[in-house]
Amino acid sequence: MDLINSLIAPLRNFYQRLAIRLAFLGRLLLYPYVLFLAYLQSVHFVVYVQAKNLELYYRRQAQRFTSGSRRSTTFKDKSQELDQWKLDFGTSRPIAEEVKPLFRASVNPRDVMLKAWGRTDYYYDRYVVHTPFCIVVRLSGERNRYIYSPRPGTKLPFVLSEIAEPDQYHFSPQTPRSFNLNKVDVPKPVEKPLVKLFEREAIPEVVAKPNTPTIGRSPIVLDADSGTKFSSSHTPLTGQLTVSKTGSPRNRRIKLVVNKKPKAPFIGSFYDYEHVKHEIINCFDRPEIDYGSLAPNIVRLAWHVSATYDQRTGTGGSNGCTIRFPPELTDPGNTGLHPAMSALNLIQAKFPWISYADLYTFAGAIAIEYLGGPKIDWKPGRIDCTDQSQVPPNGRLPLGSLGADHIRDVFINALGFDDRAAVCLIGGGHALGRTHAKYSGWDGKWTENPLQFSNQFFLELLTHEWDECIVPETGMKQFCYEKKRLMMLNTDMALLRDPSFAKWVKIYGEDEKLFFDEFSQDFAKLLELGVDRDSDGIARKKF
Ligand code: HEM
Repeated sequence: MDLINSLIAPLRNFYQRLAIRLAFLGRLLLYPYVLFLAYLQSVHFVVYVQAKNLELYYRRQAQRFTSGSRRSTTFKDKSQELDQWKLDFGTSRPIAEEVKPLFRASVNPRDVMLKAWGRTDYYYDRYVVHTPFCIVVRLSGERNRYIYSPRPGTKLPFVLSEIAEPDQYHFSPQTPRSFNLNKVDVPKPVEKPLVKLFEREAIPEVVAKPNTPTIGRSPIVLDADSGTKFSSSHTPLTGQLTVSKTGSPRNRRIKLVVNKKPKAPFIGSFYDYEHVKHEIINCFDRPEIDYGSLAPNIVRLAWHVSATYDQRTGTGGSNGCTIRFPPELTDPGNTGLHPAMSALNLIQAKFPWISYADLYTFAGAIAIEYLGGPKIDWKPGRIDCTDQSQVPPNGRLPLGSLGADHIRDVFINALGFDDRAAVCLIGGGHALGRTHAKYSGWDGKWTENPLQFSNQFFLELLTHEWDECIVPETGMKQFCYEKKRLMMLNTDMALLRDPSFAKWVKIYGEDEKLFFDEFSQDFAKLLELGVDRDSDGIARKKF
């Protein structure tokens, strides 16, 4: 045994010495790993960016789109203060380029490394800068000096005292944010009263050549795609020029202080609305929809958006556009409005500066005109509510199966119209489009040409014998004139049965011009229900 041990011992000693000598190799492998772990656990710089920058960015995007300008927006923020740490992340970079890759999933190891090393994560109200510098901070014993904490009141890395409560700037691009004109940061009044803004004559005509946008001081730019003219957000700069009187003429200083552009609520000019109008008209033609046009459905949407008004409580109406929220949308009276809503929602996504309330009512006014009706004097300025707390109770919309008393209850007691206006509005609306068994349970059209606004509804009502009939699919009762395959609701027939209503049915049947004039005023008034305007024309109802 001793012999064996004495033979093995030198060998064992040799291997032990070798192992001790080579141990540094293992450590060499270990060091980068330990460093990497230290980096991963290192503290982050958290810089709260004024979320207003992001908001401004979205607004500028909208403005850029509508004004046709292709200037890139730059992103300036508090990261300038990183300069004191001699770190250069750049302080003025195009934000879109910056943000896009950060939200993309890493697809390869290189991407992963790039993201892990010195990356910047953007959140809606802040961004977090992960830097190798953190290790240095940590190793130099200054750990926990800059601690990431989203809690308000925690000491932040840099002096960002003007942001008292980071949460107050929370901004979520997922939920469409209404442009809330009653916010304190929106000064009033706007430059011009809206009424003035819409006077076409007031805007100077500038002839611009196709594809060469007018630049410089012109208030008009040309959209290269559509050839439409829009107003640019042109505001002359104001400021102060001071020339110091001291020193030799060579060294004299000239100082130009340019006043910042005054903040003004973003509301489209006449030409911006012309652009929206253009898009609305483009969405009307739909071969898959009844009679190939969405326009009647849009007229009905504009009417339903406004018809929830109740003058006794001052609630409901077009301001706020509560129809977007499920409690109102699922009101049985609102079935079948989704084609109009989805088409208009796409337009709203293109022009985020316009409120849904304005868009839906504007589209209704345009549809009437487009279908051959009178011009409707529509005014912008409605604001959207941001949640469903303002949704009026269901059941305010009229029911087609009831009679004259019900019509008066809705049109006179709630909406504030009179007998004449009720007849005028119902007859004008029901000259267009049709009822659908799959939506309301009634079936058929009121007039022979449902894409032509006219006084035809009154003529049909007056000249035919209307028989009661049943819709086979739904068992619903309606009135039919089989020869022309026309229909009437019970409420429509009530206009003939009630003497006070019937008087106006006859007058409008005989005088189409009078009907057009009065419909134009009544429909404009309908779209204004629930809209309390200030002297500058903007609705400032508190939501
Ligand atoms: C007593 C008042 C009213 C009642 C009971 C009533 C009822 C109805 C009903 C049941 C439909 C069919 C919905 C469907 O199945 O798709 C309809 C369609 C329509 N209504 Fe009325 N309505 C009234 C007043 C008005 C007013 C004042 C207007 C506009 C000024 C209007 C415009 C329209 C239009 C344009 C359609 C056709 C929609 C389409 O083709 O998709 N209605 N209405």
